[in-house]
Amino acid sequence: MAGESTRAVGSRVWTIPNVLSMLRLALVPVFLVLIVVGGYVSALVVLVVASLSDLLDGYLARRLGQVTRLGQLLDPAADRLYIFAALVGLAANGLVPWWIVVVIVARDVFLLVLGVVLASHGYGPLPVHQLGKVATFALFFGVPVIMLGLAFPSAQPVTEPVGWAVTLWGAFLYWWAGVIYAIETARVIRIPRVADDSRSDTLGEGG
Ligand SMILES: O=P(O)(O)OC[C@H](O)CO
Repeated sequence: MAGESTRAVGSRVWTIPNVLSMLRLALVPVFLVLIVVGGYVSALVVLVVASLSDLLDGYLARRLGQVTRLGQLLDPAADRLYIFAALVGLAANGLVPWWIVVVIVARDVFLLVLGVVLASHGYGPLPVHQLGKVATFALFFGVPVIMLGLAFPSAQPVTEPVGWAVTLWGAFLYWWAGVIYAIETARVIRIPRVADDSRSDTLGEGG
């Protein structure tokens, strides 16, 4: 729903799309528990339902003119939480290494810090970069493909290499987008180039 930032955005809370987003968020703990207990087929069903509700609430928000600020926050938050939950659940079962969970969560903590820096200078969040969208999409595709192999072991020869390749590529792009956000944050708040300025001052005085 990032592209909606240019549309008229409302401040209502209890709209149909927002209720759908809240229900999607409420399903995150169910999704996590299902993974932890090894119910990968059921977890994938929850994920498919959540993804369909994501498409539906985006459509309804546009169709009913119910694009809201809350919706713009809830949607990406839900996407992130499903990715975190899948990775945490799989790591808890020893099926993915914990470092990949740390890499993904650390990137979002990094973005949170950038958000605080921007807010402290009076700026709102940066617009979503295309690379961030591609990275989230890759993670949202790669991690469920790994789960697909766990749900249907006969598919593993295909799902394991494909799922891992896409997940690792997604994690790389996720951080690459993070670096772009950091550069953009520095540009926005116009960090003074202290080293260069003081150097030219010193040279000036010396000459
Ligand atoms: O969608 P992401 O993960 O690239 O994050 C976007 C940032 O929150 C933009 O402010």
